[in-house]
Amino acid sequence: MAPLLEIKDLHVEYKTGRATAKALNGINLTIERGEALGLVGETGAGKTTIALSALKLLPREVGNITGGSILFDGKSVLDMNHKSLEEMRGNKISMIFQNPLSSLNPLFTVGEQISMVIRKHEKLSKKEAAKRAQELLELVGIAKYRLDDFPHQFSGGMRQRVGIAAALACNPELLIADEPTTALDVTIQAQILELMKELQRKRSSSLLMITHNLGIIAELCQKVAVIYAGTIIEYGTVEEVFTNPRHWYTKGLLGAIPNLSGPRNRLAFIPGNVANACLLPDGCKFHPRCNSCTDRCRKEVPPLQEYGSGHLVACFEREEAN
Ligand SMILES: Nc1ncnc2c1ncn2[C@@H]1O[C@H](COP(=O)(O)OP(=O)(O)OP(=O)(O)O)[C@@H](O)[C@H]1O
Repeated sequence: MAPLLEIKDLHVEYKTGRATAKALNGINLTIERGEALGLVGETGAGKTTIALSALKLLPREVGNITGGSILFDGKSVLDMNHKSLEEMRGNKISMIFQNPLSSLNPLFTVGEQISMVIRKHEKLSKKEAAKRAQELLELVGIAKYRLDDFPHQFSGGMRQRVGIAAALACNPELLIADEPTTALDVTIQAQILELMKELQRKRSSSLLMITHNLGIIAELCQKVAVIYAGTIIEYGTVEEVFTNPRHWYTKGLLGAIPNLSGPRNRLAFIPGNVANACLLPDGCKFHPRCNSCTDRCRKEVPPLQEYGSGHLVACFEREEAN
């Protein structure tokens, strides 16, 4: 059976004024049915651009797919007409955003909003949809009497729960969560993550979890893809990549997590600045920040290659070590 989402050699550019940001530079990514994939990388690495491309929702005129393909359930997203795209968005793929206020309409009660999503994709009466909305709110831990409240009457964590209920309204096959807990307090973050974990267990839908936070990926995902300057530089099972990172960037990300047990050593950090998508270097995009960079790294782009048990790494040093 074809993977649920298959992205091949995807290139995306944003054109603003005279500058062109090369946001994605040959992304290859696969999500299998029922699989949770974490996508991690620094700010500006291209995580949101991957999600928007999969939904064909890049900002018009500014964002352009300049190469590659995206297959959802074996069908080319880039060739879909308006009707098929509408059917895919919401019915098959749902997205949870960082700030739920931006996706909730302040003029409608949360019950009305969730019912509207349900009725857009399923032929149900208003009463039946309201009942389903009530069930969904209960599923995410919100009492049914709050169905008639407006978004501003909820706290940040509760709004994110409403956002999750709306995203689940049509039983999506793929849920994309873009930094869903970044705007929340840590205690609320933990509750939302626990909720997402439970939902994944119960519903067995696929998940693309976009985050800066490696802890979230360790909690929720089976696979992880590390992205740097619009390229996947390491990919594999969470267990393998986290215990045996092979790319210097992944090692840097993992080394930057404070360890509360043992002696308090200085945190490792990745030298230099995040790559500028308008001024990307030749060769390996990470080479200006890499302590092991060679002449070859400055000239050639290392391909993503497998080093056993589905662990992929894009680094010449790995290639030479094997
Ligand atoms: N609408 C836009 N116009 C111009 N450039 C953009 C636009 N959206 C994104 N970019 C650029 O594309 C690159 C990738 O951005 P993207 O938002 O996908 O990164 P990200 O990894 O999701 O970052 P963050 O973690 O900060 O959300 C960045 O260099 C960003 O500045």
